[in-house]
Amino acid sequence: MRLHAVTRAQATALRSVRNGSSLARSCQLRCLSTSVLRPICSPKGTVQVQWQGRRWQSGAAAAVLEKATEDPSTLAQETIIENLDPKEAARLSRVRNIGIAAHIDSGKTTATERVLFYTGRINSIHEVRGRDAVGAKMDSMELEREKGITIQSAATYCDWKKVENGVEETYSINLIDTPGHIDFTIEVERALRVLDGAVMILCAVSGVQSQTITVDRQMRRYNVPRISFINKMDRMGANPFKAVDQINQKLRMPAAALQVPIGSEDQLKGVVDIIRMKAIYCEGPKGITVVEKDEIPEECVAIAKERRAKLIETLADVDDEMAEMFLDEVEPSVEQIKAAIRRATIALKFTPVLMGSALADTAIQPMLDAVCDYLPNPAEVENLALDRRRKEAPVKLVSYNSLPFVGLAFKLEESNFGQLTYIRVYQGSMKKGMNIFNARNDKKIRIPRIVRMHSNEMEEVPEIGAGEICAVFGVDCASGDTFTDGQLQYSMTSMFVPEPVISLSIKPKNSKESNNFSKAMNRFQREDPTFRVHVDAESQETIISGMGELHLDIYVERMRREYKVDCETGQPQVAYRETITQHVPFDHLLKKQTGGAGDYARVVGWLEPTGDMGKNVYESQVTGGHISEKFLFACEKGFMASCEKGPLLGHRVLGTAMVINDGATHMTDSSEQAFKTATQQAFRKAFAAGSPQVLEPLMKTTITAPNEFQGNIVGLLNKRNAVINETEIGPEDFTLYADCSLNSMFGFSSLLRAATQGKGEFSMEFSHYNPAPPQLQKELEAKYAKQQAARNKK
Ligand SMILES: Nc1nc2c(ncn2[C@@H]2O[C@H](COP(=O)(O)OP(=O)(O)OP(=O)(O)O)[C@@H](O)[C@H]2O)c(=O)[nH]1
Repeated sequence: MRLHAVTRAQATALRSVRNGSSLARSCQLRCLSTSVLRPICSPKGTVQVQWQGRRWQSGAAAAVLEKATEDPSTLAQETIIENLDPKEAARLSRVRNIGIAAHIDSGKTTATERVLFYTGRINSIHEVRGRDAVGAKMDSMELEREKGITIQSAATYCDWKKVENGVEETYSINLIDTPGHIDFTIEVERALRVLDGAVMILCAVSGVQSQTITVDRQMRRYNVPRISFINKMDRMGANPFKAVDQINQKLRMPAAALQVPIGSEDQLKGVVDIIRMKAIYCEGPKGITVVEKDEIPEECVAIAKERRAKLIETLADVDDEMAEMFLDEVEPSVEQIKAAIRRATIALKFTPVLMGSALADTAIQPMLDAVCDYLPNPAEVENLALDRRRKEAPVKLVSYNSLPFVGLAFKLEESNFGQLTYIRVYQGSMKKGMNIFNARNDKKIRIPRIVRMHSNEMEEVPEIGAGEICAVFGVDCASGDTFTDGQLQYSMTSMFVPEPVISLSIKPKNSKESNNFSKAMNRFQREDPTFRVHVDAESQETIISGMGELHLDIYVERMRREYKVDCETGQPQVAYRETITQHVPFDHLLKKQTGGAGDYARVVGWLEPTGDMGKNVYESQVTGGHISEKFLFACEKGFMASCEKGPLLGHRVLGTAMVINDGATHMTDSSEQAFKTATQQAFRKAFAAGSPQVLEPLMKTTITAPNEFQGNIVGLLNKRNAVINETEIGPEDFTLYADCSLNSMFGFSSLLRAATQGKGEFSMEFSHYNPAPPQLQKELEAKYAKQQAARNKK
C-alpha cells in the first residue's frame, strides 16, 4: 500500500476542492495518478477518496488526507479500523490464537493431544506417561516425557472444521500448550502476551487450585479472554458445578456452564448443550465422531433447564442487551445467547464453562467449537504499539496483510538447525527473503526461512499473514524485541519477567567439559529470561539463578542430557538484595602519588534511597568541568559495578541512587580507572553509613487444602512469620493467601504434605522485596564476613 503517494500539496489542494476553490481541477488531475488512494472530485466540488474499494465523503476524506500528510501509518490504522476490508475481515474471522493454561496436571497436554487428533494434525493419540512410552506430541523434550510434566510451552497449529446449521466453516487455530508449574511461569507469561484468547482447564474434582489462581492473574495481566474447560469428568467425585461456583467465587470471574454432563464418573457418556438443548455424544474410536441428538436423556432435562436459566441470569448481569431481555422477560434465541456470551467473554466480563474428559475422549470437539464461537479473532483484540516518532504515543495495530509489518519476537529456542525465533505478526505480512528491522537497535535482518511449528516439527512456508504466529531461522535478537518494516518506528511493550529468587553455584565435574558448559549456559540464558548466570568475581564460582528449585534442577539435568556435562551444584540460596535507607553525603579522594604514574580522583556527592526497588539510578550534576565527561562515564561504571555486588552480603544492590555533583581532576594522574575506583570506594563508605538493609524476596503464597487441616496449616505459617492476607472457606476446601519470605519456605512442600495427609497443595510467586528481620540480617552478614575472611586468608 503506497499511501505516501498523497503529498501535502495534494492534501491542501483537496481541502480547497471541498471548499469549492479554483484549485479543484488541477488537484483532480494530479490525484488521479495515485493508484491506491484515489481522491475523486464530484461535479458539485465535494471530495471523495476511493481506497480499498470504498469511497470516503468530503469531510471524512479531507480529514483522512490531512492525516496522511503527517503520518501515512496513522491514516492506514484509523481508516482500517473504521472500514474493515471484507476480504481481510473474512480471513481474520477464521483465525484463533489461543493458549491452554492451568494448574499442574489438569490435563492440558492430554487435551491438546485430542485437539491435534480431531483436527487431523496427528494420526494417533499418545498419552502423557502412557504405556506405549511415546508420550504426548506437545511434550517433545525427553525430560518432559519422562517426568510427565510440561517444561517448555510448545506451539502448534491446526484447522478445525466447525459445522453450524449444516454449514462447514474452517478455522485456523494457532495453539500454545503451556507448563503448569510455577517455576516455568515465564512460558505462560510470554504465551499469554501474544495470544488473543485462552482455554483455562480445571480438574472436575479439584476445581480451582492454587496454580489456577496464578494463571487467572496472568490472564488478567494481559487482558486475555478465556473459556473454561472442566476436564477429568470421568473421575470419581467429579463435580463440575462446584468448579463453576469456585470460578465465580475464588477467581471472582462471572462464569456459567454451557453444558451439563450425561452420566457421571466412569459412566460419563457425553454432554447436553444447554443453549441449543441438544445431547452430544462422541462415538467411534477415540470419540472421533460427534453425534448430536435432539433427545435429551430424561435424567438430564431438569438440570439442563435449571442451568440454562442460570446461564441467562449470569449473562444478564454482565451484558446490557441480555439484561434488557431478562427484565422484559423475553426468552432469548440461541443466536442471542451465543452473541451475548461472545460479547461478554471478549469484554473480559465472563467465562463460559464447558466440560468433558480428555482422557476418556469426551466432549473435546464442542470445546473447539466454543474456541471459535467465543474467543476473539485477531481483529477483535486491541493490540497497541508505541510510536517512537510521536513521543511513544500508543497506536492501534491492525491485523491486515496490506499494512506495514509489525511483529514481536516472544520466544527464542535453540534447534538443530540454529536459533529459532517465534514471532507473532501483529500487522502486515512476513515473506521469506524480506528485510525486517529490529526496533531496539534498527538492525536490518533478512528472513531466510519461515516455518510453522508443530511441537518439535516444522513446516516451511513462504509467507505468514497478519495475526498469525510462526517461527523464523537466522534472526539474531532478544526475547521481546519488536520488528517492523523499517518505515514505522513502532515498538511493543514486552512481557513481564519476574525476578529470579533462588540461586546456586554450579561447575562441571570434569574441567574438560567447560566448553560445552558455557555453550549450554549461553543457550539457556538466551532462551529463558528468568534464568540468569553470572560469575562471582571473588570466588570465581558460576552462579545460576531462577524461579525455584525445580527450575534450576531441570537446567542441571538438561545440561547432563543435552550437553553431556555432569555438574556439581552448591546448596540453593535465596537471592537477597541490599539497599540503603538514609541520605549520605560523600567527599572521597583517591590519591596515590608516590613515584611514577599516580592515581588521582576526587568525587563529591551523595547516596540515597530511590524509594523504588525497581532500579538503581546514577546522576551527574557536575558543573564547571571539574570532572570531564569521560571520567564521569567512568564514575557511572564504578557505580554500576558496585551495585552488582553489595557490601553487606555480596548480593545485588537495589533502590539506591548516586549523585555526583563535584570533584577534582589532576592534570596527569587522573584516569578513567582512578575515577571508577574512587566511585567504588566512595560507594562502599557511604553505603555503610546509610543504615544498609538486607532485602529478602517475599512470595505471594496460595495454599488450598480440605477444611479439616486449616488449623495445621495456620500453625505451619505462623512458625514461618507469614502474613495471612485472606482465607476463603468453601464447603470442603479452604484457600489461604499469605505473604511468606522465601527463606522460610524451604522444605515447605514436605511439611505441607505431612500436615494434610498429602491433600494440601501450594504455589508461590515472587511478590516483592521486603526488609529482612534484623536477626536474619545479622546472621547473614556474619556468615558473609566469615566467608570473606576465610577467602582473604587463602
Ligand atoms: N481421569 C482422567 N485423567 C486425565 C484426564 N486428562 C488427563 N488426565 C491425566 O492427568 C495427568 C496429567 O495430564 P497432563 O495432560 O500431563 O496434564 P498437564 O496439565 O499438561 O500437566 P503439566 O503440563 O505438567 O502441568 C496424566 O496422567 C493424564 O493421563 C481426564 O480427562 N481424566
